[in-house]
Order: sequence, then structure tokens, then C-alpha cells
Amino acid sequence: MAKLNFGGVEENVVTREEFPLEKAQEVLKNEVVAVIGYGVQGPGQALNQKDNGINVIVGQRKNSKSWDKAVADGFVPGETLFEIEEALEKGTIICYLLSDAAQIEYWPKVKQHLTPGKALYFSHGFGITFNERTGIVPPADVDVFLVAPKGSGTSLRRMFLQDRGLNSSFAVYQDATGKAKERVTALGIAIGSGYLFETDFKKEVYSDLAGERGTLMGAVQGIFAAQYDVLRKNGHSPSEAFNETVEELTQSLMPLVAENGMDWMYANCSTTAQRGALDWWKRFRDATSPLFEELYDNVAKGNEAQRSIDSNSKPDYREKLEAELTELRESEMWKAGKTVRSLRPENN
Ligand SMILES: NC(=O)c1ccc[n+]([C@@H]2O[C@H](COP(=O)([O-])OP(=O)(O)OC[C@H]3O[C@@H](n4cnc5c(N)ncnc54)[C@H](O)[C@@H]3O)[C@@H](O)[C@H]2O)c1
Ligand SMILES: CC(C)(O)[C@@H](O)C(=O)O
Ligand SMILES: [Mg+2]
Ligand SMILES: [Mg+2]
Repeated sequence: MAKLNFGGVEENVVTREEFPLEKAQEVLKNEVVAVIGYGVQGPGQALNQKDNGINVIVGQRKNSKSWDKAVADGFVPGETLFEIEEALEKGTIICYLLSDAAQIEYWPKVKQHLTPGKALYFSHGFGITFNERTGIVPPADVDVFLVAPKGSGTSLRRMFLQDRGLNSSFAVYQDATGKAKERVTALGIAIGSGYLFETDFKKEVYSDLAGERGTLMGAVQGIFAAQYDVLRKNGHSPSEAFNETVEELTQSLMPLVAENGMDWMYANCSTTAQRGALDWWKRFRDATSPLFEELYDNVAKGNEAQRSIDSNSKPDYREKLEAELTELRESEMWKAGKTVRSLRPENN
């Protein structure tokens, strides 16, 4: 494993150079990788593994949209696509990719099929870290590890098809066979990760829950909405408010930050923008950091996990979720966004 320097701190990273795909194929050649669940991560991970020559099968409820999607994606019922229990039986490595709440419900069945020497794979530290709430306690004679792609399953697949790779975290929780490390590394490469960053289950789930509630999804929508509303209240049109809040960020500035960092983007804007941004960013940091502290604290106490478990296991969960997503979709800002996106020349 390479030791790389991140801003002065050394960390362990597995690179594709030291662990190429051929090595992953060799490590996994006698394994049956059963991907349980075909929602968002399931398709990305299963298809990438299939294209990488890994012996992968999918376990999914019949008569579901996800089953039909797996068939459309080339998985063959009775050969590479099975009911969940049958796939659990056949798999030597169980990739547990049901939603985190559904993992609780299915756990007794999964546990039954975890015979000695098998491996249990997660893409999140949730079930194990919060096992007092989830009840997920694996038997001692199986390997338990995770590879958590740091991004959507949709991106994992798209980037694979573009010969790129999404970064993933990996961790070993239990090494029963003595081979957990090489098994998890091989899987990380096989699902299409770019580089693999070492962590543990608790750190993965704490950072992931904080990140998606924070800058990745929750905070960014909050900041968008706040700025958009202020612009609208001050007489700016919806298109002007949207362009100045979202469109310019996603289309122009963030791609530059992605390539070269915020410092480079700042250095390549007008001196007027530089002055303002340099003056204001620390105020935004100071205004929001109490909220980030509160968020992290809630994550660490297990409150966020509990809230997710409670809301996702309610019978009317889907209707309630749809109502909240509709509110977002029907907001003026995102309706304006739809029109703005339709006006991108490449969309015409
Ligand atoms: N969504 C992502 O891009 C992403 C990214 C990184 C990690 N993860 C992690 O990967 C895992 C899978 O997440 P996901 O977003 O792909 O899941 P998901 O919400 O898309 O659900 C996955 C599958 O679970 C099935 N399912 C849901 N409820 C069920 C039930 N009660 N019984 C049987 N099947 C049921 C669905 O049919 C679906 O096929 C989770 O641990 C998640 O935290 C997800
Ligand atoms: C894609 C995300 C937000 O990174 C993932 O963590 C998820 O839960 O869907
Ligand atoms: Mg997450
Ligand atoms: Mg994440």
C-alpha cells in the first residue's frame, strides 16, 4: 500500500498500479460475488464487476422494478439473477446493497447463509457501527469489510464507462480467513474504484452522514435557497437569480475547482470578485460552523442513524418522501433551473 502525503499528513492508499485489475481477477477467480439489491449502488457495482470479468450474480425481489432493470441490464434469471435467498445461498461474497433500512429487515436471512469462510461486504459503515440499533452482528467466522464509493452509483458506472474511476474508502472490520484485505482490495478495484483510501467503519459512516447532510447535499441546497430568495426579494428575475446561484457554479466555476482547486479559481477571476470572495468566505464559514458542529454531534450520537431507520421503515415512507421531493421540484428555483438547463446549447 502506498503512503501518500495529503497536505502534510501521510495516509495509506491502494493504487491501481500496485493492485491492477488482473490481480483482482486472480484473487476473485474462485468466488461468486452476490450483489444483493439493485437500486443505485447495486447496478453500478454489479455491471462494473461483470464488465471486469468477475463472476457476479444479482439477488433481487422478483416482480419489482429493480428486477426488470437487472434483466434489461443483461442479468439472466436463473443464471446470473436470482431471488435474494437463492443468491445468498450461491454467493461466497455477499455484497449487501439493500437500502440501509432494508438491511435490518433482511438481516436474519442473510445471517443464515453466512457460512464459515464467506465474506460480508457493505458500501457503508452504517449497519455495523450502529449495530445496537440495526441488530447486524455478523458471525465470527466470516470476513466483514466495506468498499464505499465516494459518490453516487450512477457516477460509479458513468465514470467506469469513460475509463475514469471514482474514489472509494475501504475498511476491514473482521478478518476471519486471513484474506480479508486482499478480498476487499480486489473488490474495490473490480467495482471500478479509482483509488482506495483506508478508513474504518465508524469513520466512514460518520463522515458520510455528515457530508451528505452538509456540503454535498443539505447545506448546498440551503445556501442556494437562501441566496436565490434574497435575489428574488430584491427584484431580480428567476433566471438571473438561478444563473447567479446555481448555473454558473455547476457549469463554469466548479469544473475549474475540480480541475485545479479553489485557489486557482480565485486566482483566475476578476480582482473585484477576488476581493469580495476573500472578504466573505470566512464569514460564511463562521456563520455555518455551529451548524456543522451540531450536525456532527447528532451523527456521533446516533440520532441521524435512528431518524433514518425510523422514517425509512414507516409504511407510508414512499408517499412522504415523494411529497418532500415534489416540494423541492415545484419550488420556483428548481422550476427556473429546469428552463435554464433546457437552454444549454448542448441540450438543443
Ligand atoms: N446511493 C448511492 O449512490 C450510495 C453511495 C454510496 C454508498 N451507498 C450505500 O450503498 C447501500 C445501498 O444503497 P442504495 O442507495 O443503492 O440503496 P437503494 O435505496 O437504491 O435500495 C437498494 C435496493 O434495496 C431494495 N429494497 C429496498 N427496500 C427493500 C425491502 N424492504 N426488501 C427488499 N428489498 C428492498 C430495492 O428494491 C433496491 O433494489 C447502502 O448501504 C448505502 O448507504 C449508496
Ligand atoms: C451519494 C452519497 C451522497 O455520497 C451517498 O453517501 C449516499 O448515501 O447516497
Ligand atoms: Mg451516504
Ligand atoms: Mg457518500
